Amino acid sequence: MTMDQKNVLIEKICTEARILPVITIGREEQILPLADALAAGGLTALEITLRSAHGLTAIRRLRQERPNLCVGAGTVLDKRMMDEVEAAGAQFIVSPGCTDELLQAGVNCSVPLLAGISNASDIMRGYALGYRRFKLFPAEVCGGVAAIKALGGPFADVRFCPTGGVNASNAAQYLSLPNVMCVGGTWMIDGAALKSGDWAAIQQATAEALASLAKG
Ligand SMILES: O=C(O)C(=O)C[C@H](O)[C@H](O)COP(=O)(O)O
Repeated sequence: MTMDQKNVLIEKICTEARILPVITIGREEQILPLADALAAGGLTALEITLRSAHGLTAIRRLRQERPNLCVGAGTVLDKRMMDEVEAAGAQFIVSPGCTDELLQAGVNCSVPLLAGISNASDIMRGYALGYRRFKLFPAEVCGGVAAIKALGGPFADVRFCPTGGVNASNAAQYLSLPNVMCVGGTWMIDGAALKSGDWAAIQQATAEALASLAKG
């Protein structure tokens, strides 16, 4: 896949999803019910982080057992992790930041890398390699909506997935920007509901998150 094709594909995944939930699996038995609750709430793509030891297992199992979901990998920090998630079947890869090693590995990878950036210089290093879609992280700390508006000046053909500090009160504002393709975050996955396995609550919070965007 060329970089142009990868830019188109990650754009499609993100615009269809509108919200990219960032998921860290604490126990293997959470994998399927959590994914099912998010999907029932209306989400189409999931970012499974490698923050826990269950990340790779979750990617493998969801690819096999939930083929209708688009399964991505998150917290991919280097080429070794990229190789692992690619082998596990990840359909896209997300990183919190970028290194030259990771950006180059993303060019050679068979699936798109949504590379994390936090400033214009990061964008320029990715841009030179053909990247046009990025995750802004941590979005609220990096200047939030104002930063994305400002970056739209020099980088008119770049679009973003802001993540980090996005929640019910600011998601619609981000999504109203023309250079935002989706927002990422964890706010619809309440920690207590996750711990107690209250999947209905997570489904409802997800549906509400999407409905509030429709209104905004
Ligand atoms: O693990 C990674 O690779 C990350 O980039 C971090 C996540 O994107 C944020 O933890 C989501 O942030 P919140 O929605 O504010 O909880």
